[in-house]
Amino acid sequence: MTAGCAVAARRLTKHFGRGTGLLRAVDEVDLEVHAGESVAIVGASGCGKSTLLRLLGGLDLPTSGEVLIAGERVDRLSRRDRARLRRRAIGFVFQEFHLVPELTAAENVELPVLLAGGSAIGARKAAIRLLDRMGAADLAGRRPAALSGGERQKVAIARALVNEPLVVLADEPTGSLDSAATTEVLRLFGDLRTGGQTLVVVTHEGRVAGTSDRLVTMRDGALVSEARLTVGPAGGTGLGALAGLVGPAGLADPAGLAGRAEGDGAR
Ligand SMILES: Nc1ncnc2c1ncn2[C@@H]1O[C@H](COP(=O)(O)OP(=O)(O)OP(=O)(O)O)[C@@H](O)[C@H]1O
Repeated sequence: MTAGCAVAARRLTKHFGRGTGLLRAVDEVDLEVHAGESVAIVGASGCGKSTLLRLLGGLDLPTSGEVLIAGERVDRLSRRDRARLRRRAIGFVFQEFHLVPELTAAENVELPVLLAGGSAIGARKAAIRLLDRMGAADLAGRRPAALSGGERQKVAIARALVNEPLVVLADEPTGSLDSAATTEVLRLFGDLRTGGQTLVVVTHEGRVAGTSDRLVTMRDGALVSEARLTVGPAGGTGLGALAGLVGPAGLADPAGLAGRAEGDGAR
């Protein structure tokens, strides 16, 4: 693992099923993400993006291969130590949000702070500040059942960011958001990187992919191409205008997109 690397995967593999039903959901993936870097993972539905993200976050164990977070071998940790590492270093935005239904939006966001040993007052302040930044302060007292999909997603993102984790792993974080909320989330993600935090985001949205530092494309469990995106003057890449390029089937034209960036070529 290279110095300054926040997340690394080495020959990372996850199989489901066996025999003739064997599925190589993640197949010998090598990936290094540096501290302060953002990487977008794109690809067709079912190509293994969420499975890869779950492996990187220690939520699932690989069939073989290695995962390192801040130099620590996640795949070798006990379940309890993986949970501890996740609490300390990782913020996860799930596609299905996974909010605690009995808790209000603010309480959901406070949870990681409290689990990490923070004070109730500090947790409340941090939660309200983040919800406020996302234009969602008015949701604070509502339970998930009383929130729309987009509102739940905002709460889930705030919960992932509240502890200022070393690494944020986000699975389709803007899938339920309107354009204004997406802009705010992209701004928050931009702030993360300025603060040296690392972001790995699975997305179908060209606008989200286009504001990352690096774009990797998956196909059938493997990383098949990679492009480093040039950072523009406003901190974006200028590729935001390509929103829509990444459709449900993955990148419509990875070569074209790489052509607008500094393509590293296929591996
Ligand atoms: N727990 C599981 N048991 C069996 N198969 C699984 C499991 N989780 C995922 N898979 C399969 O692994 C493959 C990759 O799934 P994954 O959810 O990682 O894809 P994805 O690229 O994230 O898809 P999408 O873009 O639709 O979210 C799929 O064929 C899926 O059906």
